[in-house]
Amino acid sequence: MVTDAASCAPGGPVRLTAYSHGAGCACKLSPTELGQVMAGLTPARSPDLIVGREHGDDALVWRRPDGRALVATIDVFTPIVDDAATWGRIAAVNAGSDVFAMGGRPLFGLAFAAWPRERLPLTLLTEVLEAGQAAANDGGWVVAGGHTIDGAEPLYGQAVVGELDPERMLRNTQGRPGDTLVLTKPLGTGLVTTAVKRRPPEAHGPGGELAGAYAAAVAEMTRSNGDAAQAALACGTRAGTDVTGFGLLNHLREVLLASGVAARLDAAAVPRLPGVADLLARGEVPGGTQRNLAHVRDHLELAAGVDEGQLVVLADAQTSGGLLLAVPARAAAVDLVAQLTDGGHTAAVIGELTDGPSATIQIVA
Ligand SMILES: Nc1ncnc2c1ncn2[C@@H]1O[C@H](COP(=O)(O)OP(=O)(O)OP(=O)(O)O)[C@@H](O)[C@H]1O
Ligand SMILES: [Mg+2]
Repeated sequence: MVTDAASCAPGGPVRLTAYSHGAGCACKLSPTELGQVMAGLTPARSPDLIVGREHGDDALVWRRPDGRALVATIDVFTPIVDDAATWGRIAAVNAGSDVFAMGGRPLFGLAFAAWPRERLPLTLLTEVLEAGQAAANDGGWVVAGGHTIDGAEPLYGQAVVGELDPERMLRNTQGRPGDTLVLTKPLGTGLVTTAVKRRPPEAHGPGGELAGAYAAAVAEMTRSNGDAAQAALACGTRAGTDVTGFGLLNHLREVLLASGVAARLDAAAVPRLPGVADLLARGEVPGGTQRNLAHVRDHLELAAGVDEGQLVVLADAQTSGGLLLAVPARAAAVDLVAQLTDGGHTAAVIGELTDGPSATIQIVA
């Protein structure tokens, strides 16, 4: 086994993020590129396919003869943090998130990994896989197989299969004017993890300038969306998605396009991770976040007072982000936020769906 001198502090631990070109969900193709690729793909058809990829939903849903349905998704990404076990946990929580974002319960998963075997110790890969299995167990599913290849960059993730009641799903198509928008995690993981990656390790170690922001980001990225999804279903929610690499604005826009509605967002109400304001002040914006904002900018209507920094946060590429939910009754949304807050989530009412020009997002300061 050999490790890259360039990627290690002298005598220090391996920095996994030094082996990846783009971190976490920010390594996705941009929304523009994915749209081009998908436009050229023949749609899949089957009488049992209840949800396919036509509305960019989080997972496919497959009808079973007993009236229940299977839900299946895959998520694989590059290291978002340097620590192997933390990365494994984040990637597994993120892989299960799309099942929760459809209102499902994960049953089992298959792990996929790529590993630069000449450059990184295999023991680290075992750590990643073990942490991913443990996170899956905590989330209620088992990982009992997978596939591993030699690759130029480390990659890890899971395909996860779950089940749901097709009458009680969270779909992109079910948003209605008047629904209240709830977000269940703070934004800023892209800004924080990119800053951590660019600085020496001491910056996010004990007492470092990014220590608080990093700890908060890891706590959010390793937080399951399972509770929030169950609570949302229980209060009558039928529309939602998870906020990942395309940022809140683009994931919201997928819901708007699929539902044929518009939205009003209260930028000041959107929760942020600690440390984000400092990074914005220094202009430290990840490339993926800039691409996300460029993709959606033409569809924004900005009220007086909305500044560029707020837009950057709203477009920031999230890894293992929270749920964006469209809750039919305002009072139910307020109760949902209170319930989630009591359970340790940082959730907030952030706006509403409207009958404005289709798929337009009006942003107020
Ligand atoms: N290679 C592919 N082949 C077929 N469909 C794809 C492929 N890549 C993406 N898609 C589909 O495009 C849509 C958007 O995918 P995307 O990965 O952005 O969202 P997602 O599945 O919600 O994942 P995440 O929440 O982790 O970002 C989904 O419906 C997905 O199934
Ligand atoms: Mg998703």
